[in-house]
Amino acid sequence: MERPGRLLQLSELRVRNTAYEVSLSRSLLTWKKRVSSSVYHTFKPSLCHSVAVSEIISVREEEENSSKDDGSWRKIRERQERDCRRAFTVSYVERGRNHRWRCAEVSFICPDASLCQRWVHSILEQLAALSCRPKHLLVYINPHGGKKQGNRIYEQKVAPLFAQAGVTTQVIVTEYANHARDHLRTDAELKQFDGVVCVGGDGMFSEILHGLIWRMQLDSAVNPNSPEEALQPCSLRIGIIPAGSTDCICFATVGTNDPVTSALHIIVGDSQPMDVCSVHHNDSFLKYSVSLLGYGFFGDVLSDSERKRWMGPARYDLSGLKMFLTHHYYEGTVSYLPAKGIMGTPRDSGRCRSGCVVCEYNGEAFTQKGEKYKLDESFDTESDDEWRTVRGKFLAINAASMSCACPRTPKGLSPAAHLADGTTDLILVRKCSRFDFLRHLIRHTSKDDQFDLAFVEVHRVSRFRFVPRQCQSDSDLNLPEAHKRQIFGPLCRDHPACGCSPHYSSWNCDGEVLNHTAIDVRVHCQLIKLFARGIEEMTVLEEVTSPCAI
Ligand SMILES: CCCCCCCCCCCCC/C=C/[C@@H](O)[C@H](COP(=O)(O)O)NC(=O)CCCCC
Ligand SMILES: Nc1ncnc2c1ncn2[C@@H]1O[C@H](COP(=O)(O)OP(=O)(O)O)[C@@H](O)[C@H]1O
Ligand SMILES: [Ca+2]
Repeated sequence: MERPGRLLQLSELRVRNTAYEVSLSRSLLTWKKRVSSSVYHTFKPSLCHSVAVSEIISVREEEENSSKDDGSWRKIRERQERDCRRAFTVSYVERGRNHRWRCAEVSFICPDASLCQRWVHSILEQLAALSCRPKHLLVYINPHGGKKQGNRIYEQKVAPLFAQAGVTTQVIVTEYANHARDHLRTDAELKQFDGVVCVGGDGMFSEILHGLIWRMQLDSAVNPNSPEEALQPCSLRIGIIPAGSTDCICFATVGTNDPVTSALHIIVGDSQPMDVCSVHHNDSFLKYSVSLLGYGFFGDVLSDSERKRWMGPARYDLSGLKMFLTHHYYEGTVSYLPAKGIMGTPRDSGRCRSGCVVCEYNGEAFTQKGEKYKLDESFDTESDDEWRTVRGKFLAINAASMSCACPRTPKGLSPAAHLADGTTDLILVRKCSRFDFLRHLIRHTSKDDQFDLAFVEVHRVSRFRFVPRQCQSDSDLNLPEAHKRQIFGPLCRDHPACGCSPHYSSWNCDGEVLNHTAIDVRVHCQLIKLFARGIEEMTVLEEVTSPCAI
């Protein structure tokens, strides 16, 4: 816990009917119960509370609460005394279970009004000095995401907190798919905002991501269609209020899918850098991805579930079961460039957590590489012998640029993946029996290692490509055309007229279906920032929450 430093205020104030010694430094607001000194320093740490100034939401001056006045002399005298006193209330972040944050309050009663005003003024001054906090936000709400609760969640749980913290907003409720993306690309006057907030699921986040990255590249004269371009990082942070079906990006960066927790991370101005994969097909841009790029099982689950949108989040369970039973595998060639000179492997026991040293180390290494790239153009041109190739039949090809933790798999698809290390974990699940695939899937929900199976391999990579096997020329087609060939063309050679695996799956790109199967994927280290701080370690939680150590 941070040392208090020079005191800006120190007074004896009351919390309810108890006297406390209250102090304010640049980093901490502390209140300690007044008890006899012999007892005070030895035990009862619960008598001392402390809140980081960076986690104070607001402070307001108010009349001291009082019981009803019955007109008696004693009550009149009490009221006269009370008129001279004033209270101020501090709202701050309180940590609950499972990474949840709540807004707690404490009211301090001051002996006179001028002391109260000095306290309020000092705290406001410290809050104003926190330059990372957003003042004006652009908010997009998808009213149709998840259980269609986006509007209600924002109005009831988020807007009151923003108002309390003095954060002003421009709110746009989207009217059609890609409304937010297109507004950000061309119309939004971004200079006036300190961040963009999306209320919805991973698909809605994807819209904001695409709008912001595209706008940034155009403003900086970078060609987003070239897979070789070093993209310009986005300056505006993105906040996610979870109101979708999976909400994996929120869960993996905050540790929980809770709108109040996310709103508080936005208010305190957290910042979490994040890698972004660009996905190209034949040198033309398709999409960006920050979480899962999945071909085979997860691609099929997504395409099937799109037809069941009316079911809400339960569509994934039904499509998941259906695709598990269907047991399709797909043939193709995966080539990848192993990430070099980095810390960490996909089989590490360590996890990406708040203030992750792996992300810091690798992020710096990539920044230096970026600078070198400018000086020496040959630095980034990968020679052919660095590429590795795997051909085969796959049930699933997954690239997890972060853990992809979500309520379905709290440890994630790749539990040791990092949010901001410039790499993605390429997971290849080869054709195996249904029983073995079930073992692999179930391990996502238990302590067992889902990679410790003979038919699964995982590589930490900075770039990869996939080409489906069937008729190489098909891979140049877009999916609808390829599907047509599949339906009307001859059935595959290896499996004559048995109704077995189709030639093509589709890619699930952060919950959006890609319409090409042959893709070229490159990781861009720390291209965007979220209003988040990564998942906090439990030990940090214990230290930061009051009571404080004396
Ligand atoms: C028998 C036990 C099986 C347990 C399987 C556990 C594996 C689940 C992995 C889930 C990974 C999720 C990665 C995130 C994907 C989302 O981006 C995407 C869209 O989300 P949203 O826009 O909020 O709807 N969700 C999915 O693709 C759903 C995958 C569900 C798979 C069953
Ligand atoms: N007003 C709207 N009407 C219809 N679709 C929308 C609207 N706004 C956003 N979308 C689209 O809805 C899809 C799903 O949104 P998302 O918020 O991710 O919910 P879910 O998690 O349930 O999939 C996204 O592809 C997004 O582009
Ligand atoms: Ca990563």
